[in-house]
Amino acid sequence: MGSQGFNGQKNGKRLGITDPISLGGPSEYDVIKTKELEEFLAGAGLYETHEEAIRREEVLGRLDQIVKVWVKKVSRARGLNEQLVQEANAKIFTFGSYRLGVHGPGADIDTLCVGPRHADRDEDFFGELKKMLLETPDVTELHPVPDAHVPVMRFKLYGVSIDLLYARLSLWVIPDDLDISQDSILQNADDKTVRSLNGCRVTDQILSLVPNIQNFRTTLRCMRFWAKRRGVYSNVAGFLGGINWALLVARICQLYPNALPNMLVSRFFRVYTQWRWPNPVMLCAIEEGSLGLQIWDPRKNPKDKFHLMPIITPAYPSMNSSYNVSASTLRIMTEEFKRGHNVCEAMVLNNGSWLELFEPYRFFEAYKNYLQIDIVAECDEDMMNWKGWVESRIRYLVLKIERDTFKLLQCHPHPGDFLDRSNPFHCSYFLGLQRKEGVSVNEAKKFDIRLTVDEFKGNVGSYTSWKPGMDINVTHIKRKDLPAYVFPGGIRPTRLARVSVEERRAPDTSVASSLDAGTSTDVNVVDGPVDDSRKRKREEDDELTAPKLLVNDGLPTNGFSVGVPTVAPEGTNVIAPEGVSVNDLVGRSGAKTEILYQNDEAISGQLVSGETEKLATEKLMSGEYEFVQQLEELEELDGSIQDKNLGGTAKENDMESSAIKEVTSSVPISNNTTGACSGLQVNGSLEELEAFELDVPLPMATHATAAAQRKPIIRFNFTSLAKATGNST
Ligand SMILES: Nc1ncnc2c1ncn2[C@@H]1O[C@H](COP(=O)(O)OP(=O)(O)OP(=O)(O)O)[C@@H](O)[C@H]1O
Ligand SMILES: [Mg+2]
Repeated sequence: MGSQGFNGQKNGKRLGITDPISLGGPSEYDVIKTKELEEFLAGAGLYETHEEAIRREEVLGRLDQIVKVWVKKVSRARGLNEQLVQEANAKIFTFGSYRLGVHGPGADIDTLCVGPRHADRDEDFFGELKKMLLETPDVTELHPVPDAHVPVMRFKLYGVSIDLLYARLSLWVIPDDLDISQDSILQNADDKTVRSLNGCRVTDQILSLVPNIQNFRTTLRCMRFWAKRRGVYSNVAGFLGGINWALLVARICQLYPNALPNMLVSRFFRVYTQWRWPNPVMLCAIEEGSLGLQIWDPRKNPKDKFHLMPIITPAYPSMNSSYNVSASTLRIMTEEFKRGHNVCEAMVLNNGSWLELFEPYRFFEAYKNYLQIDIVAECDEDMMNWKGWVESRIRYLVLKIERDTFKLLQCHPHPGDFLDRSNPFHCSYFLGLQRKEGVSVNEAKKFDIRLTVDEFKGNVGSYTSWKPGMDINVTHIKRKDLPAYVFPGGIRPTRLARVSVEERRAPDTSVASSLDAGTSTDVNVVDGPVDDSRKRKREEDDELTAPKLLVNDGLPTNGFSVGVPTVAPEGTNVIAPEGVSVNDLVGRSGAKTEILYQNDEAISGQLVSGETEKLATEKLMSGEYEFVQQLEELEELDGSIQDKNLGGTAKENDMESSAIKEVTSSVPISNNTTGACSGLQVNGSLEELEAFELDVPLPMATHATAAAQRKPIIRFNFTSLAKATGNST
């Protein structure tokens, strides 16, 4: 094996919560491929020029001057004596991609202004500083967002985009060499300050927890570029954003401390293809801290149980940075990890290339059916606000559609919007729709998501800053009817159904391969007849869920031993007949089960595997949870995948494989936890999830209330757009 340059420790401390998977150094192949990768990234225009880098430094220097003048002005206005005014200080820190050193040309700079106790957020930062920025001629496009979870002032300084946060410390004087990595900095800080400090503290921690910063940077640049090309870079759409990709890459760097970027990229795909979510990815143990701030802990905090792909920030108070990920976006990302893994494996056999790895995902060729969400407003400012709000709600539409179709209809949100070239105040978001593998066309034809869409529009319509002219429309369209403005240059390609390289490579697993030939999924989202008869609905429900495992209609209600196998085959759907509880059925079958509830009553379940999952069943039976979801176990890579990059012996390869298995399977949560995350995810309802995010307090009897309020799963009612958005009143 190559050099053993790094033993997994930095300053005598072990990096990471486990030992590295491999201490192996680079082979000649890795050196060549890494050089090739660096050239590829440079060729793709990912690095800024020297002049641009200098300009950014000048911009930051100017910003620092501005806040220093500001803090003196504020101190004087507060009546501080002249000596204190002269000593008054504020300081600019950077974080995000700029601080990590992975930003591209034109990227924004995430900055934090740290000020003293007498410079407050509302009056001084969003008041006086805003006024000063408005009066600075080099500042343009100033857009303060004081009410955000993390309040921010957005603007351009000399044309460079700046996000400026504010942290008000309890100090009278901010020293120029202030160290914000100490936890004591959080003492007596308000919540917004704690959240605002978090970005900087996290970025600094990441840099201190990776074994080799240069290799980390190149690998992260590569993964960020890859994620953007494959359409999985977007926090708001439910994929991953800058911080998440940074944490995922940093963990791989810890696991392979002596590897070069080529190998780190290949191991990134290998490890995350096998990762058993919702085991969390963490760079260090979660510290309980002494300040009593809430930290991520799904055993204690109900809302943390919703997280499907936890990626935990390393600075106190540790949080999950990827709470937006849903079952659908996790599925899509997992498919993409598999595709990446396949391309990297093929590259070793000289059968693939970097170009192929970064091939853009062809979203508008991948599906036959789409949902188009049109947004209109009357001016730029309204458009920006309205669009931002709707965009942040789209992931709920995805969750609701999957809920209301028993997850038989799958949704793929496209990150970002498309501007209608003919109307600057009209843009569209798109969701790709496909029926789940194995669902027949006839079953799919039953999908009726009119009320799901209606519910979504109703929620979007609750926007507190709604203004006349802000409107939304949701339509189901076929691929051939996509508007021309979604295509590059606004020109519709002549032949859409081109099969791309990766589809040929992995026809069965790629998301893109789900193009179905000749058949279509009819999704009804337009006005239709109203029929809420319970009986008819039950029949409809039954028809769209398949294959059925059952149980004669005439079965006695007191037992299920007749006709129900002890362990049902994987993927079997279970539907209880009238008067019969699926709980009983599941209890009997002793299987991991996904259950859908309707008006407090279990109506359908899907057996995920034949094993008994005691906890899930217990929780379910005790009625503590009304929606239990068990992630399907991620497919394990079979033994045929060998560690070719290391050029190691079969024994070494086996050792790496089993080390990966160990690392991906069970993650201890905190220092003083002997147990581990079980891999079992017990979720709450969608209503609760939305309430949590909107910070709406839930009533005590949350579970029962949420279930009771839930409307039937397939509904036939349809209210008009005007009503949903509040226009009609
Ligand atoms: N969901 C989150 N959880 C925790 N911290 C976050 C989250 N989103 C953003 N941050 C903090 O804000 C910083 C800046 O976020 P931003 O979305 O600008 O990402 P970035 O890494 O700068 O990438 P980009 O180049 O896309 O701007 C992150 O590095 C992180 O510290
Ligand atoms: Mg940024």
